[in-house]
Amino acid sequence: MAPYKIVMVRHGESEWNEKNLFCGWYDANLSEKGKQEALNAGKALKDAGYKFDVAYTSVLTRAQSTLQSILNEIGQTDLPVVKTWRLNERHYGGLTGLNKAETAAKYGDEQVAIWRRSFDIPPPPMEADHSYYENIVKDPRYKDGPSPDQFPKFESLKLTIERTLPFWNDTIVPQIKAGKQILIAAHGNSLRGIVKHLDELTDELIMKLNLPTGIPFVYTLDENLKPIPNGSLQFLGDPETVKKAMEAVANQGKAK
Ligand SMILES: O=C(O)[C@@H](COP(=O)(O)O)OP(=O)(O)O
Repeated sequence: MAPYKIVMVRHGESEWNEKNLFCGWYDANLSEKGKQEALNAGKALKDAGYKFDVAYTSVLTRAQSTLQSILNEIGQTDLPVVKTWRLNERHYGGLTGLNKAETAAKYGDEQVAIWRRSFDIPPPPMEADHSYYENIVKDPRYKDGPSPDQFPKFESLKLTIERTLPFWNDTIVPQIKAGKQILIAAHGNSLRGIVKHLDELTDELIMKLNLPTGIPFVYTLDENLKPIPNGSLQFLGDPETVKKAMEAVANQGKAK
């Protein structure tokens, strides 16, 4: 059955990406640009002839809306969709709702780079008096998990991987091995965790990866689910556009 192909996409630009706010588990909608990016992602997949057997996404609207636009474009609105908090964006803790450039102006570009991209240094916790605490903790979409003792107050990439990887291993891997065509619509950091795992990137190398919004990417995996040569992170987009979009994401955390 191998090589296996799996397609992933970070959601289109959200209204909080547009405003350059740390978003994490806040449920931002897609911006107008993000809606267009989602349509374009669907068109790119359609043009490349992709059809899927199952899709996985987070419980957050921006990822689900992106997925729905893609499914509309490729004519698969009836595709089984599995939604899980384990594919959510990393929880940005006390930074949630703060402007990234203003935070860099206050604490320095280096500190913000550590909060955004270090492997295991988490952002400060979201305490009960944080403006978005109740909005997130009491959201009914979490009634089936995470349990109150698992509910994060913050997440580093390491912690994000620790809750995403069990879902990857227990739910997605068996489907890949069964030969199912899989699409994952998720977030910058939950997807960086999967990329780190698949490519066995070091904690240092993963810091440099910034995933663009709304550009699907493909992994081609061998029978051991290791990427074949040139089978990693193949974007369905023009390389120069992808490069610029990645640089723009990296620069979001710099003081103006
Ligand atoms: O939480 C957020 O602000 C962004 C990622 O931010 P950075 O780690 O790139 O700052 O998440 P997404 O838009 O993928 O859901």
